[in-house]
Amino acid sequence: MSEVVDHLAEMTGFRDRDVMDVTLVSALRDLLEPLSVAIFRCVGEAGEQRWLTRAHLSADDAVATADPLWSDPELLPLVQDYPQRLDCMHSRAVVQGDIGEHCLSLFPIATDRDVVGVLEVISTERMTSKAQRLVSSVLRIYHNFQGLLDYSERDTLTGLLNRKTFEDSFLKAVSELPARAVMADTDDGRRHEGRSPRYFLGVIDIDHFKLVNDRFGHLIGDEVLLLLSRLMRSSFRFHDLLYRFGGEEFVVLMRCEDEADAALAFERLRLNTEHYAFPQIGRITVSIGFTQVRIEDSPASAFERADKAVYHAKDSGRNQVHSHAELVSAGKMSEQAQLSAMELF
Ligand SMILES: Nc1nc2c(ncn2[C@@H]2O[C@H](COP(=O)(O)OP(=O)(O)OP(=O)(O)O)[C@@H](O)[C@H]2O)c(=O)[nH]1
Repeated sequence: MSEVVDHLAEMTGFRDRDVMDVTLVSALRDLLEPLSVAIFRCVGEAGEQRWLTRAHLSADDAVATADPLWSDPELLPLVQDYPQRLDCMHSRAVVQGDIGEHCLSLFPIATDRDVVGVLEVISTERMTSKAQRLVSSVLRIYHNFQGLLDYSERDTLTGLLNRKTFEDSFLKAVSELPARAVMADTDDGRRHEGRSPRYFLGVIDIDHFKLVNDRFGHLIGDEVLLLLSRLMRSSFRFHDLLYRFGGEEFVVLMRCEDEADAALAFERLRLNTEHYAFPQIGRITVSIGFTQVRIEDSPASAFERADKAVYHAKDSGRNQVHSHAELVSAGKMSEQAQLSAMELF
């Protein structure tokens, strides 16, 4: 009993989802001594959904493994390749099965909104009902704690991340940037910039939102914010970080290959918004500005560049996407001096 309590104390002692998932699988490995225990999350768009491994621990592993947060979705297994996991998610119930001569037990992992993944335990013998109850109880505590994290990290209206969490993720992204571009040789002997992570920060602002509130009222205005957040979820990749900064201003922190890829993603959101029929209101558009995150950036300096590009979009007729770098190279905008974090955040 005290062993269980110790594990629960450890699991809830962190305010970091990655660490919580690792401590959950470690706790269950110690308590149940299975062959392996893992958490899989279902990610991506309907029809293209995949399994992301959040934490996996085998009997002999010293440390848990996980897919990187920025995994390329196409390299992850398709959900239909693991039908028992899908059964567990759809039925929202424990599923028992076999894998070769081993026994499989799957438990649904839910948030307040949805079932988002499964906990998988592989063992030599079928799990007893006592062990099942133990796992279900630990998962309930895990679920409640995730709910508390959501409450402090997410915007209550849209469920997107809130502004408070932006700085941490931004600094984490900057810390992954190489000090200078990595150069690699190509087959034809030329030198080119090697594959290193690049992050882009986009600011999205609804056009004439004040008019929506004035004509239709704040409740309808709020519904527009909620629907736009859904369009954002379906327009970007599962691992892009989506924020509501308050009011009708949204921010995206995305990792992708180059500026052209980032521009395509933002353009996709602009088009999806333009073509969406918002109930009662009809058409709404957004203005978007974005910039590549630099190693010397503070959250405020990168935000300011993207925001200036939004202003340019607004001044040029709205319903447009602009890259700050392109505006500078076209002579339409000057590089700004770096701001201190105090000035904007
Ligand atoms: N419904 C709703 N409205 C909000 C919320 N937060 C801010 N607003 C409204 O958003 C509007 C923002 O208006 P402005 O900043 O003038 O911009 P705009 O009308 O979108 O015009 P442009 O940005 O220039 O295209 C104001 O009317 C705010 O009251 C919210 O949480 N819910």
